[in-house]
Amino acid sequence: HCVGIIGAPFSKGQQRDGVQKGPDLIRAAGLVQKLKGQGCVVKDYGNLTFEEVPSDEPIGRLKSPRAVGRANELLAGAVQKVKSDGNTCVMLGGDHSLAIGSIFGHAISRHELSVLWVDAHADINTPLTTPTGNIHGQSVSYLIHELHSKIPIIPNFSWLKPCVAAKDIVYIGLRDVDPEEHYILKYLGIKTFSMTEVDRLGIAKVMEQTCDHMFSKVKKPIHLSFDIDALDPSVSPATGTPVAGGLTYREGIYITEHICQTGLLSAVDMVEVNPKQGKTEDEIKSTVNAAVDLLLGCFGRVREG
Ligand SMILES: N[C@](CCCC[B-](O)(O)O)(CCN1CCC(O)CC1)C(=O)O
Ligand SMILES: [Mn+2]
Ligand SMILES: [Mn+2]
Ligand SMILES: [Mn+2]
Repeated sequence: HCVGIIGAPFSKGQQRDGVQKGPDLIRAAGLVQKLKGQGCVVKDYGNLTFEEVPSDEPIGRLKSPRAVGRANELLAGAVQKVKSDGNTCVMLGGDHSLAIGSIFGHAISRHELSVLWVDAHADINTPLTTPTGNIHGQSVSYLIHELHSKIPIIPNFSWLKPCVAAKDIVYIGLRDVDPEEHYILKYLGIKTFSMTEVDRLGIAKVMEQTCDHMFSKVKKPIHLSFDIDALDPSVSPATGTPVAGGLTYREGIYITEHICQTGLLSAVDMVEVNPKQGKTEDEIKSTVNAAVDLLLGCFGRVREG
């Protein structure tokens, strides 16, 4: 596996300080060395630098819209570069608003994508339905063709065009979906495996049906967008919006092992690790180590040895 790593120390898609420390914490836990240790060729492209955006007043309910737009424009260009260098892209967040730039940049270089969104949340609120104004809860709505008419013109977002079809998105891990998001998911017929389905089917069947859905027409490169809050807070407590009843460590690893063996993984986001949300050092370590192990699973580590 040839891997290109981008650090995106960005936090303005939500309100909790600390998530910008994610990239360096994940690196400090040995991600690069461990990937090399399992035979990967790794290029670390370093951290993006996000300049202060002055007077970034809310627009309607949207918080920090200009900073989020600019950060994602930069990220999109960086992801494109990693892809043009022939690497599988690893984007280390930072909050989940960064998926906007990550997926857009990936789509520029790979056109048709399948997106696997592993998350406790659907992140598909529109600027009009968002209950918080936090753009990390809206990322998917900015990316899909079917909601294009629901996204207003926002300063610093003029570079963005929808680039994913609703049929090409699959969710795993949902357990905290706002009513308006639920309506959107149903209305668009988006494939979802909530924690109910994970319990009912078991993760192996969930992955089988996820792949059946993604490969039902043509096989496309896969963009895995992994929000660490998909895991149960007993595993990954150091995150901004923890929700009880999440994926076990083993289920998370199974997802990444399974996606790896498709041979189609083209980019992965690992977001929402926030050390300031951990009560103890151990909570932070558990969260960061889970993030690292999930990424190792994406790139060939298997538990059988
Ligand atoms: N859906 C939420 C959470 C988004 C989480 C984003 B992430 O990247 O972490 O997936 C709002 C969640 N909801 C707000 C009202 C509360 O009572 C319950 C939680 C939103 O802010 O849109
Ligand atoms: Mn978040
Ligand atoms: Mn989430
Ligand atoms: Mn998310």
